Amino acid sequence: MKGVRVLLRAINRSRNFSSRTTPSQSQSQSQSQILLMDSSERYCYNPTLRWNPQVEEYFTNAYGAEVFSRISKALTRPSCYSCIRVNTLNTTTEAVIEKILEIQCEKRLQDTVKNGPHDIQYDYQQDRPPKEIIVSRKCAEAVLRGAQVYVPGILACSAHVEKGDVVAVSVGVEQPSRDNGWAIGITRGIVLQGLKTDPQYLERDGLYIGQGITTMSRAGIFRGLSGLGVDMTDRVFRLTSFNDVMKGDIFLQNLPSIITAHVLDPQQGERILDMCAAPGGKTTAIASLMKDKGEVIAVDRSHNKVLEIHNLAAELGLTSIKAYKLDALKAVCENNLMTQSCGQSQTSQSEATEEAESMSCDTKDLPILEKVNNNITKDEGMKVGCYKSKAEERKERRRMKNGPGRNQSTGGRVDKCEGFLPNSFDRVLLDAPCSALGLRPRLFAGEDTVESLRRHGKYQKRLFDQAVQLVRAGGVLVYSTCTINPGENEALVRYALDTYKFLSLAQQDPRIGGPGLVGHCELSNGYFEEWLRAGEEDLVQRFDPSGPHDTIGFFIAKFTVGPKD
Ligand SMILES: C[S@@+](CC[C@H](N)C(=O)[O-])C[C@H]1O[C@@H](n2cnc3c(N)ncnc32)[C@H](O)[C@@H]1O
Repeated sequence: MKGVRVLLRAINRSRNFSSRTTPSQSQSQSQSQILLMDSSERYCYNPTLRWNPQVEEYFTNAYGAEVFSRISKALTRPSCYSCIRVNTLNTTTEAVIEKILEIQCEKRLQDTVKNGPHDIQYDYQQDRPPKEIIVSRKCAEAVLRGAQVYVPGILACSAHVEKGDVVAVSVGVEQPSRDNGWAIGITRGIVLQGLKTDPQYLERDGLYIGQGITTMSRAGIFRGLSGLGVDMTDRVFRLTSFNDVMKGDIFLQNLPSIITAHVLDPQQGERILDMCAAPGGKTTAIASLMKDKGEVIAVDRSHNKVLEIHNLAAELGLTSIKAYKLDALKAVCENNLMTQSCGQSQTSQSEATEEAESMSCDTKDLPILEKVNNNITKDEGMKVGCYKSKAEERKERRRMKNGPGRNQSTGGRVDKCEGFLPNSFDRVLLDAPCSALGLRPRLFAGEDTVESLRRHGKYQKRLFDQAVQLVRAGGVLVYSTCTINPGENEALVRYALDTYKFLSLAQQDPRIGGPGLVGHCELSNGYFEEWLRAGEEDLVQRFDPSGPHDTIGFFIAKFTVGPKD
């Protein structure tokens, strides 16, 4: 009986291949059927997400083996739908729905609900596999989200590939190596030999992500450094592309991110801080909910990312957003006798290059030329106390005389900010940098170790310590991450409630996610981490990637701030 089912499955799957066998080839057919069965298994998208063993143990402990295995599987796939936030300041939801239906009709996209994984008609002929390319993991993750294959992402390719060839596209994912680490085992440019002779052939099991047409020959691919390499014609996940569609009217955003802005519940006229804001998805959602009336201050430590916030706010026509470059670890500007205040200066694109990726951009040593009375009202916030260093004044004069420098557009400047006075915001959002272990699709997770996960937790606590000082009593603080790691979620909430007695968890609206994790984790090496206590679990939202809403993994906690004394 079992054998019959296997055969049926093999026959059904074999329909997905353009096999040229005929009934008269009965002897060879039965052999190729067996071969097809093996091959079809291989071509079906079914990756296994690999984790660092200790991280796997920690998560299995937290979720139970079955749930964790479901989460792991879900992480390897993109969500089955695209979520769109409508810019209701520009248009209406009805108008957007009408336009989307039109686009679907034009593109004949009937299949938007079940978007994969689809079986693909790879150009397979009997025992001869199709011409192939292998792409890098990052490239594959982008392709699964709808991107094309660009030359730098191509790792390997069959021999004799010419421009215009149909190729099966698979991904090179790290495999366990002999030294207990991970290795891809593919050197860029190697020739794929195909079945049997290719040492990596079996490793591609379940890792085919679609089919496309090469835009250049094999030689061109490995000589070049940029450009489109393969134009994808069929993919295991067929997501509707909204590239340049209804620009300014819609914004593609994950459902939990949209919910985070609603949970913050910003009111018109309020002063809101988004502490780790780039590229500005939640900042702009907040400003829209406030009907663009009030003050939304968005900060990020990276110059280039602050520019992204500017661009997004401009695209959506939002004027209540002010974006600044600031290391949020130094977001609180102490209120001590005229020496400190909240001020602005500017950074240019060239300065930013070296600063962009540093963990900490120190602003405390900027020379203060103009000291101001620190008797600042909340509303005045950062408007007073602007000062510039002599060097900055010199640069400014030069710029006015010469215009923007080489490679420097007029839009390349961002304001720096030196922090904010305590209690100067009605609401603060800390959408913390995190391990991002909720983002999908993900094809490898082995690079995160328990130590690196703990480092994220420590960093988040330091950011939280700043955030909590900036919200006024009676205000609201929302903390969110896009990770499934309880050490960055429930453990942070525990820390917050135990450290700051004036904080309480608040009900969230809307509520779509599930409850948080109650209990603690104790590892054999003595590591101990406490999560939520009974009664707290329904006051946070935890989005499970394998849950019914098919979202990314995400976490939201909302705190109300009581009297601080
Ligand atoms: C999760 S992303 C924020 C996403 C954003 N909230 C959105 O919805 O579009 C985290 C951001 O934190 C920023 N970041 C990391 N450390 C920071 C720090 N010390 N100060 C300010 N921003 C920081 C990173 O540059 C990154 O843009």
